[in-house]
Amino acid sequence: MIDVKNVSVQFGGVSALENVNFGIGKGEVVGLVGPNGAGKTSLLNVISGFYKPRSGRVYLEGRDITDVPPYKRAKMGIGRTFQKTSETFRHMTVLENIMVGAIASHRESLLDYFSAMLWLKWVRREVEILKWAEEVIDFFELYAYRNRPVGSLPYGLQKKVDVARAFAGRPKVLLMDEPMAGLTREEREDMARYIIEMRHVYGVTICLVEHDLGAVADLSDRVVVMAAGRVVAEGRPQEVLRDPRVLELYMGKTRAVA
Ligand SMILES: Nc1ncnc2c1ncn2[C@@H]1O[C@H](COP(=O)(O)OP(=O)(O)OP(=O)(O)O)[C@@H](O)[C@H]1O
Repeated sequence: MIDVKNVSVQFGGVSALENVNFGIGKGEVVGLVGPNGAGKTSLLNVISGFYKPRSGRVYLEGRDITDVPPYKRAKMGIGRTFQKTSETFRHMTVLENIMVGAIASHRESLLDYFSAMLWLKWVRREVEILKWAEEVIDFFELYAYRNRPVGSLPYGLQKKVDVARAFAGRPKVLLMDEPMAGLTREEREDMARYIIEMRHVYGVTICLVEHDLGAVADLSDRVVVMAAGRVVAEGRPQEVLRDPRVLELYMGKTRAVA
């Protein structure tokens, strides 16, 4: 689904990514872990198009997308959730946020959507988008909050709306940047269930950046470990996350994941 070949990204003197090779197979859940500043978010930004690599190429289903802008990559099927909930439209309602996500997946641009010549076509599309948005709201159990502005909701629900907005774009591959950070135990369990269902019910390929190693071990088929802008280990979760070198590296943890 995704191939990153020999990618390097630099900010001034800082090397965020150094000759990184990384791939996500169709239908896989890949856990991407590593200490703070390892380059995980930068790698997601290179895949979604927010960062342009200094060198190297990015491929989606074999097609070179290195020079494709982020909004086109979103339409091509690359979805993205964010570490900070401020990326959602806080003044807009839950339903409106999810509709924005749903509209983004349509082949037409937002401008075309509003200026469509054929009224009937416009109405049909509107109904289709609304129906899908309601299905997404049901899936994420957000019905009770659908007309509330996102900014007025507790943090855990804002995180959920961010994931729902990205999922509404019908991504082939969803890049999730710390979806469980700051959530309560119950909210984390819910998020884990959504990840499993997005994959098994809707067939979404997932890249999961997460500091919760237990969740990564439970949810991922394969784990990739980064440190200082490089991929340093890769393999099945139970093997990689028990490797003492990885535990030492990853936030200085010395205890293996149960
Ligand atoms: N836009 C930017 N401008 C300057 N430096 C950046 C930028 N984005 C990333 N970096 C630097 O690149 C390095 C990798 O950062 P990145 O956010 O990708 O790491 P991370 O593994 O996602 O860390 P965390 O777990 O803390 O989110 C860091 O040194 C960071 O300061």
